[in-house]
Amino acid sequence: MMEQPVQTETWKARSLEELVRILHQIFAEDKVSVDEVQALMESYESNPEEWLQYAKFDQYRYTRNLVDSGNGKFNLMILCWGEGHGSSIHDHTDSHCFMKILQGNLKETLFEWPGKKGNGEMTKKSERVLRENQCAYINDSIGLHRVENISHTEPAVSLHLYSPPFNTCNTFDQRTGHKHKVTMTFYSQFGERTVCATGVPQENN
Ligand SMILES: N[C@@H](CS(=O)O)C(=O)O
Ligand SMILES: [Fe+2]
Repeated sequence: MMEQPVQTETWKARSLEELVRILHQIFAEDKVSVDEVQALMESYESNPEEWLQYAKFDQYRYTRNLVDSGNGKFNLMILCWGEGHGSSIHDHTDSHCFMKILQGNLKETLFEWPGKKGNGEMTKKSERVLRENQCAYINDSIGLHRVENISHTEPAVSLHLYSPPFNTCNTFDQRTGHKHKVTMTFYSQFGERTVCATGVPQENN
């Protein structure tokens, strides 16, 4: 993937299905432009009818629901955030991460990587609120983040694309900077609830 645009085609995805189709086309090329993927994801106007089948909530924590495995090049998933649900501070395992809001608002707080020893409070870089249809981007060179649905009354739904796909990441303790490797799981795949053998998901403790 390239951080600079190769050729900036301006796509417009008129449905979730079309978005997936164009993503497959883009990722079939050797070089993929971050800007192009971000603009494409932003161009999709969220229509709940198209993604409701993937939006499975849990009472206690945010859920990760696989929508498409991108021919091995990317994972596209829908994350469902109940009121007050949030992730721990984490990295993205050297992958590119696109995050588009489908419903509600999510607060993203960016942190600096802790020093080697990880001793002491982590440094907050910035925070912002992402709103419906916005698409954010992060990778490990930008930093670490925590994502939260701070609303007490509205659930939130987001669409995430990770390339290349990964299933472990590091979470970080905000007070000490200590890191902890966790395995990430899917609550559902292609609309079907996953039978989870490993017990409690670790991604958002
Ligand atoms: N990267 C997180 C979601 S988020 O907080 O950006 C995950 O894939 O579970
Ligand atoms: Fe993340």
